[in-house]
Amino acid sequence: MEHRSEMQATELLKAQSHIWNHIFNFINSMSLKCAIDLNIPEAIYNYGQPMPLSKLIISLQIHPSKSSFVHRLMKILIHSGFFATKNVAKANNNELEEVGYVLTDSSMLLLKDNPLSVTPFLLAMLDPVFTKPWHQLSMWFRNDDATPFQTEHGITFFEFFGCEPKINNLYNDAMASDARLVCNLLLDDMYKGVFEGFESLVDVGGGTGTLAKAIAKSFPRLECTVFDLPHVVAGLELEGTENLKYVGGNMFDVIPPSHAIMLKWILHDWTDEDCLKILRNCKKSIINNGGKGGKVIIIDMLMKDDEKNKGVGDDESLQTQLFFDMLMMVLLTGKERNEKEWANLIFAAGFSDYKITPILGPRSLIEIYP
Ligand SMILES: C[S@@+](CC[C@H](N)C(=O)[O-])C[C@H]1O[C@@H](n2cnc3c(N)ncnc32)[C@H](O)[C@@H]1O
Ligand SMILES: O=c1cc(-c2ccc(O)cc2)oc2c(O)c(O)ccc12
Repeated sequence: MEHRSEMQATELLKAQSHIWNHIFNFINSMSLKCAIDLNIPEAIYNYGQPMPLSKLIISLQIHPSKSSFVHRLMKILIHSGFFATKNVAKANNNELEEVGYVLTDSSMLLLKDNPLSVTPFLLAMLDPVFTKPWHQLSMWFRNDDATPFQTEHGITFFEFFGCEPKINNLYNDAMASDARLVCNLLLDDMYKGVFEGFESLVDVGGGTGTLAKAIAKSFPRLECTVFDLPHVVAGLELEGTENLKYVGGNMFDVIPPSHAIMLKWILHDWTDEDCLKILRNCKKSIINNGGKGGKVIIIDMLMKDDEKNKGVGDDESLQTQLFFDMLMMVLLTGKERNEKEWANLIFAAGFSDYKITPILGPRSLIEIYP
């Protein structure tokens, strides 16, 4: 092992800075949470033009003794890409300019009224219910609990939601916002073909039905079913329409028969053994589409291959995938899979072929055929 004598001063300082950066990574999340709690994105959005610091302080109702600290918070949030500054002409004197804050694409996606808002996820993930299991990670490596979440809370992730309606609603709202974003891209003319030629579709683990509702609206002749745990769909029956219904049940028992089956953000929650049970149940439930054969439509991450990952530590999308892989390990029993792992699962479950279309950022559309 190399010690100080062999390490160049520059390498030593670089290593120290690298460690500091990782120790303090949580400051990025917590500063962002503070901005959300204070409603900074809304204040800047509602101002309608670059917002000077003085106006931001008034709008946020900051205590006078804390006014001078707001720009420190804004400095780190500008550095992490959530806000930017722009010069603005002063109202009374066009000659002079002052600086005002503006939103970026990322903070637009944090506005609470944006139907695609990621804020519910941020609030859920930084709630102690979700952060405490991370403190159990090393303990979990040495015990026989299924997940650090269980080490902390004593029950599984989905059982927890059944007992905690408030967290259940926060989580379902967060999932619905992601489903809205995915609908936006998937129901574009370019990809609509994915749903064409079928009489029925069941969205397994479809949550409160955001995706199925949008598909049912775009394809009025397609019979759509949202299938999820009974406590998730309880009371939603009334939201059904002529071609949309809600069914409560357990995908490990039986899945309602259908020509097409949707699995969005389901399989990454589960072990290979559980995924095989789900996929085999899908295969049993697929109605032979008048000889044309049905299909399962999976929306999930496709991990970049380990070999290709070498030396690309600064690739943000790879880091996002690695974060999700850890999230699945800490909260659930699942993982993110590369193409080889997907292919192994698909063929082991008895499907004959698959097609991957990488259209959703770090996630892909994976169509699999019986
Ligand atoms: C990660 S969420 C995905 C929700 C939705 N598909 C989406 O992407 O917005 C997983 C969903 O699976 C549901 N789920 C978990 N266990 C299930 C089971 N045994 N049977 C049916 N649904 C289940 C959860 O209630 C939750 O709605
Ligand atoms: O518990 C989660 C959280 C997420 C999540 C968090 C933050 C985001 O910006 C997006 C998503 O996603 C999950 C998920 O996909 C899943 O299958 C189970 C749990 C969670």
